[in-house]
Amino acid sequence: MTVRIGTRASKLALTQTQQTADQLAAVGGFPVELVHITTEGDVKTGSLSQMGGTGVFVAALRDALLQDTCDVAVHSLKDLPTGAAPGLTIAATPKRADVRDVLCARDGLKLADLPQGAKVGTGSPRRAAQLRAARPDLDVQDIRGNVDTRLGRVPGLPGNAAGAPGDLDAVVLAAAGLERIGRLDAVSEFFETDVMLPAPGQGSLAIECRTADAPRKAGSTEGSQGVLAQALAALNDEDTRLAVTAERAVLARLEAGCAAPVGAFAYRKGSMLYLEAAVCAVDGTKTVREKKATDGLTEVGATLLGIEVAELLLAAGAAEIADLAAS
Ligand SMILES: NCc1[nH]cc(CCC(=O)O)c1CC(=O)O
Repeated sequence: MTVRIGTRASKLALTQTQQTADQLAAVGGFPVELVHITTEGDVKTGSLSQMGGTGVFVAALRDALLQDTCDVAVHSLKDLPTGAAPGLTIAATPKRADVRDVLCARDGLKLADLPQGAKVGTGSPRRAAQLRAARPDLDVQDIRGNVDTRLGRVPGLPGNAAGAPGDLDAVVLAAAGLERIGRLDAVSEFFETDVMLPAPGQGSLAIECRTADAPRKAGSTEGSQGVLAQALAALNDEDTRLAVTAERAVLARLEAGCAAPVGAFAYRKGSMLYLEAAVCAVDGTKTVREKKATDGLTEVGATLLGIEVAELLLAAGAAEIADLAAS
């Protein structure tokens, strides 16, 4: 049996899928092959928000799983909508990479050093809002494209094509993506989470498969105990699963679209799971932020923590300062 692993063709998707494929093959002792799937998000070039958001990257991979064109799909968890996908299961969340957002600025500049009115590119309302909150003078520009394309907009970054012109002073990206494609040398500043709260699930992968092939849970008759299920279970990191479950429960309870300016970050420390989340006005003038912890270190406990923090945000006026439904 060869396990077929679906992937988008972008460098980031290929890299993270190949790494996951290698790990699955090593743990499971079965052969794997990559199957290239083209998604609407790869073909169209308009604004992401006009296309129905990042969910467009996900739908084609999910169709391929349901149609048995592939057996496993590797997603960036932050690109997965929170709604259920009937027939499919997130079988593993491997240990998470760096959750932080980073600034990649010309001449190694930090956020505080950028000149008045500097042009900073991001396609994310969450990043735009937090940039403006920190530096109201910035000219935040809506950009998209793959990671290399975005870095190419900033002149002189390490790793850019020689002499590439570039029209922006900086771009903001996720550390995890840059690390995966080997471009961390373009970073001029790592944002701590008190300056920029990451997207729910940022830095984490979601390995999805048909529910029938997923590791069987205790007391359930669904799922499998076969070699693929066992290998998927071995790749899972439970602390990551708890953290991203809490973060995504915030989004779900807020009924937030994928373009809503919502940040969330959870982590386990000892016997506690901590969660901090924020909703920002896109113009940067207002932010509501809440933090809570639980000792309920289960998926139910993590979900309840996310719901509780979301309700605190709503009580503090989250729905009045931001368009939560933005997609
Ligand atoms: N939306 C695109 C996307 N999806 C996942 C990552 C990076 C890896 C991650 O955050 O897990 C990126 C690029 C970016 O935001 O810089």
